[in-house]
Amino acid sequence: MKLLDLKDRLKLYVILDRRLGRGVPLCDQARLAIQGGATAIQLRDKRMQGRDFYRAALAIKEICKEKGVLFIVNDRLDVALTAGADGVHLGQEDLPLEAAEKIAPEGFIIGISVRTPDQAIEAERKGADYLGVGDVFGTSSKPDAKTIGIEGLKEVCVNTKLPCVAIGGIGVHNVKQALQAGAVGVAVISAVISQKDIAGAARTLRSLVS
Ligand SMILES: Cc1ncc(COP(=O)(O)OP(=O)(O)O)c(N)n1
Ligand SMILES: Cc1nc(C(=O)O)sc1CCOP(=O)(O)O
Ligand SMILES: [Mg+2]
Repeated sequence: MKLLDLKDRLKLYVILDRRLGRGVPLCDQARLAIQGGATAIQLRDKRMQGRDFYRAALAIKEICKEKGVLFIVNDRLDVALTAGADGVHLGQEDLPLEAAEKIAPEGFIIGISVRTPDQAIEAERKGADYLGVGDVFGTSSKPDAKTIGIEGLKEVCVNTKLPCVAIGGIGVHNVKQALQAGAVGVAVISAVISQKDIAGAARTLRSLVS
């Protein structure tokens, strides 16, 4: 995928979450987020058994494919590849990028989490396609996330040519700040998935990032 296309597809990146989703099934979370204008969906679940995670990935892939929305699987390259996802998202403690690249086919997207310019430079050198940069504003959705602030986001963005997606505590009140700091888009859980009206929340955020 060309960098320009990818940038557009990372504008509103919604991460599904069973725990924060107020009982709404993952597939419905995906459908509603897409209805509201999500440009990318990530399947992220730390507790699901591999088989269930794979089945969920297959189902969500179909929903995303039908609507032309990017579908990324968190952590699990095996599941991303076998379910036919567009890509995988890997953190600093996950499978190393160079290992993922050994088996990733041409065009398969690899996103890497970074919190410092050095990590961004390394990920770019090793061939990452985009960066997830955070925790920007402080989040309660991921207890071990370390906040870098808006200055931390800016520092990463100016030190890489890769598209940066801001993550962590992002909502309607600060999305513009994240874009002004250099992010091409925002990744959110609670600002969309925890809301009573998932589609409406996504629509509002999308109007702010477009
Ligand atoms: C878009 C995006 N950015 C960052 C992350 C965080 O990834 P990671 O650091 O591996 O942490 P977990 O999500 O696996 O807990 C992400 N998932 N997506
Ligand atoms: C999954 C994740 N990763 C983060 C990081 O900083 O790497 S913050 C985060 C959770 C983002 O959820 P919310 O939009 O509810 O703050
Ligand atoms: Mg991870």
